Amino acid sequence: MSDVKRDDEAATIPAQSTDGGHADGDVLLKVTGLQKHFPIKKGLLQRQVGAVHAVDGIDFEVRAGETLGVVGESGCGKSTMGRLITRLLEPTAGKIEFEGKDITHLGVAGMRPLRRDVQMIFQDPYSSLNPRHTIGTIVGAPFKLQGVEPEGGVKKEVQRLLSVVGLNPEHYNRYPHEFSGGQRQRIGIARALALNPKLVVADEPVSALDVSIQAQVVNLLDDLQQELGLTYVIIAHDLSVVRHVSDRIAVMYLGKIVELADRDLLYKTPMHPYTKALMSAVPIPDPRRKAEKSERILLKGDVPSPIAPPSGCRFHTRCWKATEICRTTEPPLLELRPGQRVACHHPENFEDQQPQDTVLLTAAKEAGELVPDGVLAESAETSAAVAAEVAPHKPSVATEAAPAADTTAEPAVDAEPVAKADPAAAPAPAAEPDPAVEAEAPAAPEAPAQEK
Ligand SMILES: Nc1ncnc2c1ncn2[C@@H]1O[C@H](COP(=O)(O)OP(=O)(O)OP(=O)(O)O)[C@@H](O)[C@H]1O
Repeated sequence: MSDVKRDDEAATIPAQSTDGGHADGDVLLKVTGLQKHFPIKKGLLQRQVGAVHAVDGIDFEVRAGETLGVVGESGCGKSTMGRLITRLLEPTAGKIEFEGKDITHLGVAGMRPLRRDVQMIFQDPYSSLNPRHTIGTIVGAPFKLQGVEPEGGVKKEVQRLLSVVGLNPEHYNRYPHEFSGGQRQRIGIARALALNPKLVVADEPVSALDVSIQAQVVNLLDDLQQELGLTYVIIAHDLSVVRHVSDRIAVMYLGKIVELADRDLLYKTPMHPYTKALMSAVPIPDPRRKAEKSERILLKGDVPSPIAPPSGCRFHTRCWKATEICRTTEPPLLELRPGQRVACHHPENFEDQQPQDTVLLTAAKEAGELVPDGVLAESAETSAAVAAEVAPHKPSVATEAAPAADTTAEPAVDAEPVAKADPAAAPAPAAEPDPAVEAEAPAAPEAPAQEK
């Protein structure tokens, strides 16, 4: 259905390329091992003394017709990722494929046709519109830049676009300052739609807007997607903005994707502790349901510096489940459940991936103090339940895991055995202990010696 509409649109803009039509679900964009390191230079000779690891090896796909939400705290590399996939920035490493074509290092000329197909909507509708240009000039600029003459002329097409985004076409000659924030963002959207793009990357499209206006703009994006068959990557710093419009959500932390899952799976059973923490911060608007999930997980400290990211799992310095392996070994992004990929040794709502590694790091113990008891108990319970469910199918884990902990575990630099008994931990099967369960159980005698 969306393709039919796209063809109609192409008829309006004859110079629009008509090749490369997509069925919903086809992979439109594929990103592999994408990296962007910004060099840090010092001194007269401007020698490179380090690098900001803004995006540090990410893999994902965007399918035609879907909305991929990208969330994470400020500074985790979301905007850099958005600018890389729209090729506004040159990647340090990795590969970007659009419609199966490698566009990673295309030059200006090579990118020209792609500029029509991939558009970006920016965060700040105040600074992204030139105050000296009329709305007509701003929205019509892409036609000029691409040398496209729409059927009926630029003015007519711009007026059509203004009405598509809910603005009065008669305001063609007005200037940006005559519009409110929400209206300016609509102007930015009209400009992005001018060349009938296939992929729209929206970087925090509503975060500069009044809360009452945010929903209107999000709904507009949603409606336009239905009508025009657009594919979106929507970047936001919290889950509430992307919740209703995304089909899948990627959660980023310090330049990495830590979880990538279908929206419903992510909300029902988040697997990465960071996702769980982000979700606990999303307000629940229904007062009748408020009691259900009022336990907010506070994260310990700030996001570490992307100049020297922590070793192993980057979240280990703030995670209440972190054990020695989290400090030393980076967990790969694995599809643990169909439609849900996670990079975690000790995932929530799933069988522990490293059950032999049970000694919590000191940092984890401190982080655990900020996590409500109810959340810890729930975490122990669900992980134990999943472990019990899968245990009969995986007997080898039980027999191999236990000795491994005894013989191979080096005394952790900052590891300490944990105590504090909790009834929720009791039913956990010994074969596959969850670190959270262990955290609440008396310390195992084989636990490595604690280093002070
Ligand atoms: N041009 C640049 N030069 C050097 N460092 C940069 C540059 N652009 C971004 N960074 C750094 O890269 C890291 C990621 O920045 P980015 O803007 O992509 O994060 P973000 O998740 O979008 O955050 P925000 O929501 O605050 O925009 C940050 O530490 C930032 O300071």
